[in-house]
Amino acid sequence: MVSNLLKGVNLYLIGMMGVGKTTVGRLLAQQLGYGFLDTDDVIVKAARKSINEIFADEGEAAFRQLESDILAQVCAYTKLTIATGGGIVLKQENWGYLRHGLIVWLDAPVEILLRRLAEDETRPLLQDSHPEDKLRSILKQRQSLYSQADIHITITETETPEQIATRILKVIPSVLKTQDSQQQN
Ligand SMILES: Nc1ncnc2c1ncn2[C@@H]1O[C@H](COP(=O)(O)OP(=O)(O)OP(=O)(O)O)[C@@H](O)[C@H]1O
Ligand SMILES: O=C(O)C1=C[C@@H](O)[C@@H](O)[C@H](O)C1
Ligand SMILES: [Mg+2]
Repeated sequence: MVSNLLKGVNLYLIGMMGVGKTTVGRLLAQQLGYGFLDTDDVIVKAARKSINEIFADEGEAAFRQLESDILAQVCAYTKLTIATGGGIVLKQENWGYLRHGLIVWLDAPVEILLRRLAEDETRPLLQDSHPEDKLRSILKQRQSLYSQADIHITITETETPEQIATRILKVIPSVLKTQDSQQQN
């Protein structure tokens, strides 16, 4: 069983907004018998404001600080699947926290992200007159950061969240094996 191999190591899901980190993360947690946390949700609950309101009232930098504070606290716990906000990769200090666990990059073409987020007004960075251009420029800026993940999963249009979760669980053993052998060298 994958959960035996993981020995409580946390799973962190990273990737662009709309790719499915929250949706797939919840399923992974269920399948592993792990707890589930979403850094965006934790921030919204703690601040008692929506992400749009935090960005508008306090600015993106304040939001990013809250995100780092949460990540710092979360990595003290084990047996968690953590869906992160799309911009978690931007701060160098966050990588120190993410590296406590196994990092999974959920990747999808911009066309899929756009379709999923078309009606959604909860992502402040996408409240733009050219959301497609905005998504492309954000992805360009972050691609090399996301690619530092331990596992890279590129999803297709028709794949269900359950199928994506199953695919991630299948790859985990091979990644753990590589990490073990690196530690022995
Ligand atoms: N495999 C999938 N197939 C179809 N729709 C999906 C899939 N995964 C997620 N969705 C839908 O896409 C939207 C975005 O998903 P989700 O909120 O999980 O993304 P996210 O990566 O957590 O985004 P954010 O970074 O903004 O928090 C939701 O409406 C969700 O229901
Ligand atoms: O990609 C991003 O920068 C963001 C993604 C969301 O998860 C939220 O964290 C917020 O809307 C910012
Ligand atoms: Mg999310």
